[in-house]
Amino acid sequence: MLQGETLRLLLIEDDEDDYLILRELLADVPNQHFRLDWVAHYEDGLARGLSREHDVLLVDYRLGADSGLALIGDLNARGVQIPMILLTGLADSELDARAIELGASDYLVKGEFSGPMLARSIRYARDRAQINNRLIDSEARYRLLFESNPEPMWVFGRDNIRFLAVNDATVKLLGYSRAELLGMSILDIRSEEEKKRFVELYPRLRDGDLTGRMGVWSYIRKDGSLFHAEVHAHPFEYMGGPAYLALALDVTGKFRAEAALEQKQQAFHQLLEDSRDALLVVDSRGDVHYANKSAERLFLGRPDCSPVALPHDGPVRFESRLTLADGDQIELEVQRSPTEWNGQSMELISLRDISRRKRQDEQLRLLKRGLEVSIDGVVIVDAMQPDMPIIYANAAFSTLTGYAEEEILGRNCRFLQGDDLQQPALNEVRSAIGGLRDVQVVLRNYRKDGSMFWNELYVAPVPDDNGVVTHFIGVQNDLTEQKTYEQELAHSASHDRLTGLVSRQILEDRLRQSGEMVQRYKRKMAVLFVDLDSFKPINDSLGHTTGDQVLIQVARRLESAVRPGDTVARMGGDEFIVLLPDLAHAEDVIIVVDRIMDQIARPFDVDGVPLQLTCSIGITLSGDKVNDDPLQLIQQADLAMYKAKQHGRNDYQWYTDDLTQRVHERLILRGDLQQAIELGQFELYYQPQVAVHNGQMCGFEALLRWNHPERGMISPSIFIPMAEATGQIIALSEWVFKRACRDAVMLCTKLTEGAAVAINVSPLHFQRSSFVAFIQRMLDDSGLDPQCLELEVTEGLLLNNIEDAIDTLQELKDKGIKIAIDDFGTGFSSLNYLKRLPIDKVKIDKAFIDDVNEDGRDAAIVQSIISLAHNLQLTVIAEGVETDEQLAFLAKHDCDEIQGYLFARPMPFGDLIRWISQWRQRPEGRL
Ligand SMILES: Nc1nc2c(ncn2[C@@H]2O[C@H](COP(=O)(O)O[C@H]3[C@@H](O)[C@H](n4cnc5c(=O)[nH]c(N)nc54)O[C@@H]3COP(=O)(O)O)[C@@H](O)[C@H]2O)c(=O)[nH]1
Repeated sequence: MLQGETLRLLLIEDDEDDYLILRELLADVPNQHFRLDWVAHYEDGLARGLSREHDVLLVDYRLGADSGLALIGDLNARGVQIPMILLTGLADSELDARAIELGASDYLVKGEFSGPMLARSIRYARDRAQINNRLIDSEARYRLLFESNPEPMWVFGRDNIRFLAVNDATVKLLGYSRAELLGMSILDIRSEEEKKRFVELYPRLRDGDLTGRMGVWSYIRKDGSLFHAEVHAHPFEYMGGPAYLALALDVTGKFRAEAALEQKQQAFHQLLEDSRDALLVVDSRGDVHYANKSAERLFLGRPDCSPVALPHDGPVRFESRLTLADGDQIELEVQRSPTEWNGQSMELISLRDISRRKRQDEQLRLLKRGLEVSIDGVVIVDAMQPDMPIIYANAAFSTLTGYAEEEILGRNCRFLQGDDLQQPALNEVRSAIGGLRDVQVVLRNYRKDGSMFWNELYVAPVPDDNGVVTHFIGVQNDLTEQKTYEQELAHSASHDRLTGLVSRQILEDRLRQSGEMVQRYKRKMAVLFVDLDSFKPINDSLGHTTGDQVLIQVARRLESAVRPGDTVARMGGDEFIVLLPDLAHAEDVIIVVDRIMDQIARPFDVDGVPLQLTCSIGITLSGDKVNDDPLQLIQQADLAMYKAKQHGRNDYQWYTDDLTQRVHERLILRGDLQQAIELGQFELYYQPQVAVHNGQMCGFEALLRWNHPERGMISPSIFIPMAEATGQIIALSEWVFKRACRDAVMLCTKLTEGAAVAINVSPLHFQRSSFVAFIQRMLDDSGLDPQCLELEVTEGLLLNNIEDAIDTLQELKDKGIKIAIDDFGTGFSSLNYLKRLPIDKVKIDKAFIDDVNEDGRDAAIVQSIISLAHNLQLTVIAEGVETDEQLAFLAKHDCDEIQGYLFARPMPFGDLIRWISQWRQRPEGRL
């Protein structure tokens, strides 16, 4: 009781005396103040008690009919916690106990207590009530704090670690009911690992050693899920026994966040460590606070070589060059970025070694340049994208195709083939691309302007480091020129260059094929040998260009005269073959022959010059028999053609078997000729030439003779053309010159002055560049005076290459050698050239002499030749003079010299010597 405090007392007593006594007793208590109110009845006591206006209630045991004990019980039951002291008349321990049980604070026996005793009991009751009330208040508050705490709290026995109390938050968190939890141990909500952890901690727990924060623990809910809580535990006494109060703060989210953060940090650290870039954390003074493995490697042996050496300001990204400890220089890409490191602002410097990339860039630059200037078209397609679009095309590709780069990129290469997609080479390309292989093909491609070109294409896959083909590269080449050239080559191999007609080789193939068809289908096949009459004079007189034009026109006319399945070929010169492979009847061939002769007979017009031609045709038929050798058919037709020529030209003749015989003979003869050269079966005959004005021998012509061991003497008109065609003429010609020069040395000096040996010159021999040297050697070897040598050349020989021929003749003439034009008048003698030719003599062909007395035209020609030659200061000789009439005509028209059977036939050298001596004995001046 506080100093000066007045306690308010209510006495519930039905006896007023007792009231007065009590009042007196209290009044006498020193230093203490009481205000005593009094009510006599139960109800009043109850009402005043419920009003709670008093500090202590003094309740008499007997309240009339009512009991003070009942009133105490009633007030207690109604929650009145005012201390109540029971006053009774008699000491009764049972009553005492009963009063305490019903809530009385004390029990006093009237008459046995003094004022101070009463005051002490009142004060004690009041204090105890206050303490109780405070305790009750406190307990209630703590219970409320425990029960309604939003954080999970539980109480567990220190010795048995079983749950003793759990709050709602714990029930909610763990998912177990309160009753379930109160039957469980705190180990039951832990994982095995956490149980072990707890067991390790337990000795300290059991000793009551632990208090405060226990760290973060993991718990398992009833549904098996895990949560993490930061646990605080405090030992205390609960229900009379040692216990711990645990408070669990759910940190699952935080724990996860922290774990994630830690994971992140670890990952980040790993990233830094594993980075191929060198990473450094540097403070503002340049001190390195962190260097990852790459940085350590980079600066190995040079710990001082920190980024101090690198600029700290300026651009955040730049390239730099660094010299390493071993002296090597590397190219670096440096990037600076601000960072926080251990709470300090620093800089993260990343150094990337770009030396390789730089080298690759350089390489790439060179390669790119190489591609740009390549003359081959190059495209690169992306194999990873649908339809493999072109992602690169060089300038050559644009030039090749005519497409600009922007028209190419993004397209599949097939646009180059247009509609021409059925090319076998395309399948090869597709198959190679599918099989990721190289391929080289030649394709028909089309430029932007639609023109076709032959594209030699090389395609190669481009794999990446893992071997995955990411691209294909195509290199293209325009082969058009080459192809055209090849086609031209193939065409020229199989076709005549001049006329475009098929070649002899193709003709032979067709002959063979047709031969088989003829036999199988019982048809007839004809081969025509067409030879132009008098073409040589056209060629010789109007030149080769005109001759070529004529041949081209003839070719077209022949083609127009036959059917599409027939073949026209050129054999060379003015000779053509017509193959009619499918004739129903042998007579049908005549229809074609007539058509051909009509076509050739039509006037030709070559550059405004009208020309008239005819042709001779030899015909051979193949019917039942198959000719193994197609050449045989050609030879048969050839023979028949000669027969047509002999029949006066402009004619056709059928081949007959006797012609075959002649072909056969010619072939044998060719072989014999070779042997004759080797065996020396030749002989040289000489025919004298006589001057008309005095009858003296003025020269002699060397004429070759072949004395065949079986066939006797063979005419040079047979074997000379053959030898000319085979080249055997060179050996023969050389032999003739050698022999004739040797004989002439012996004879010339014995003849009149100016007499010479006339030797026929082979065109083939004359065209040799060594011809002049050869003649010189003959003169040197024989010692023959050049004045005693006369060369007889034909007009054909001269016109082959007139300028060279003139030069050669001039060289010969400069040596003193005489030149005579043989067979003069048979060719288209060009007067223009005649005046330029360094010649001495013209020899009128026998053909004009034969009928010179009968045919006025021949006579006119002979007279004209003599007159022309004389005007050009040339000597004229007539050959083939056989009659006195011919001699008389020639003499009358001033022909200078005569050669012919009239005087002498060609004869061996010995006979000539004898003939000369006889000739000299004739009467003076007589011919
Ligand atoms: N390149 C060479 N050609 C030569 C050589 N030897 C001869 N030939 C040429 O062969 C052709 C034929 O010559 P051949 O049979 O000897 O005939 C010559 C004379 O025999 C013949 N002739 C002369 N007079 C008469 C005659 O009165 N009647 C007649 N029926 N024939 C006669 O004429 C030929 C002369 O020819 P040519 O050279 O034109 O003066 C012939 O073309 C020879 O050229 C040789 O060694 N090399």
